[in-house]
Amino acid sequence: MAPILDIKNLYKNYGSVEILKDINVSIEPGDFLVLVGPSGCGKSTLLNCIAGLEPITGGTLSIGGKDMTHVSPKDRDIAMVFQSYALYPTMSVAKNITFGMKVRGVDAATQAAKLQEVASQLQIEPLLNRRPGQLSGGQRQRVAMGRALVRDPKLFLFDEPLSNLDAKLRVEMRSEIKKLHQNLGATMVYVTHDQIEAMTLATKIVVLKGGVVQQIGTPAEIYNNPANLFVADFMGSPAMNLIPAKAKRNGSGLDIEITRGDGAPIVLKDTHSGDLPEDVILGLRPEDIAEAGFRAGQDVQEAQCLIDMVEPAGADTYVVAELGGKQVTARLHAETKAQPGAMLDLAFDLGKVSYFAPGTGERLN
Ligand SMILES: Nc1ncnc2c1ncn2[C@@H]1O[C@H](COP(=O)(O)OP(=O)(O)OP(=O)(O)O)[C@@H](O)[C@H]1O
Repeated sequence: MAPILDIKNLYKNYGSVEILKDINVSIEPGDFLVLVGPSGCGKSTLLNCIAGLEPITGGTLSIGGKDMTHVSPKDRDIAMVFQSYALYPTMSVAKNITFGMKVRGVDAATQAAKLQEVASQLQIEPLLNRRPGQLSGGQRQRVAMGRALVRDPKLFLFDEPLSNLDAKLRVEMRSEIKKLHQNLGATMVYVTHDQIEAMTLATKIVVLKGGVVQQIGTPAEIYNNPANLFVADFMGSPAMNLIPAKAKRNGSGLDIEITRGDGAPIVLKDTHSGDLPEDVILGLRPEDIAEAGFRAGQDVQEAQCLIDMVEPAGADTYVVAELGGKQVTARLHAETKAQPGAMLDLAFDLGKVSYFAPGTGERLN
């Protein structure tokens, strides 16, 4: 299948400043691509380049198999939903949604039918005669989406569409967007700085930092096999534990030595990893460290740790222990008897381990 969006060697400069560097991304019909990264990493700029709102400095960009590198936004067969909603304040909701169709000369009956279909999909039928000023933030967001949906474009582009909503509404609208994507089978590109939004919505994630792609993959690939320390730290909450350790060959396996908070060494046996340099950063997610006895498997290794902090969080309890000079978080069951200041046997699942090079931050396994 031809990619719907194909970006090759894209560069974007503002004056002499390189904002995007050698971006290569392609997506298939029905994909939900999320561009995620910290503030200023260039994700909105990349979306604007896809939309044609910003010219690109180098490389090519095609949509639906056609080269769009120098094509104006209105001819790219895209629809964009902005963070600011960009609704016309003096027009009713219905007019806001149908305006684009009217400009394109779509006949009145088709306009009415499309309006009806989209209003029902988004459950905004009772609001059609109101003006944007008479709507809540979430309702305005729906109208902005309605305006994009009636276009039936090759590509939907979303620029942080939920960032003006309160936390509860964000979660609700997030699942609505997911449902919409599933029902429509549409292809979407979505910008967010919120890694949870990225994980929940995406079929494919691009993690950006400083205008450079750090990793492209499915949410599971990015979560389970982060390509470097930046991705490991940025994706996931609480973040992956990143523990300085020494890896030493011991027969067919590796001894992974970590210094405990009280200075005593603990040694975890890794039976499956290949050769590693001696100095490594060991990455384990909080859910891959359990209370001893609550995690089984051939790669599970237990070690006694001094617990510094216990944080009940309803369904789980997080405990924090100092390992390798870092505050390491483990996600335990809610009934744990862990006490701050007391020792506790923790079970480390080395089947889930990531190793990174301390210097470059690149993944080693
Ligand atoms: N018109 C412009 N002229 C010069 N520099 C710009 C311009 N627009 C954006 N930039 C710079 O480009 C970089 C990327 O900006 P961009 O808005 O794409 O980041 P972002 O990842 O979307 O961040 P945020 O999440 O804060 O919106 C920033 O350093 C920004 O200052």
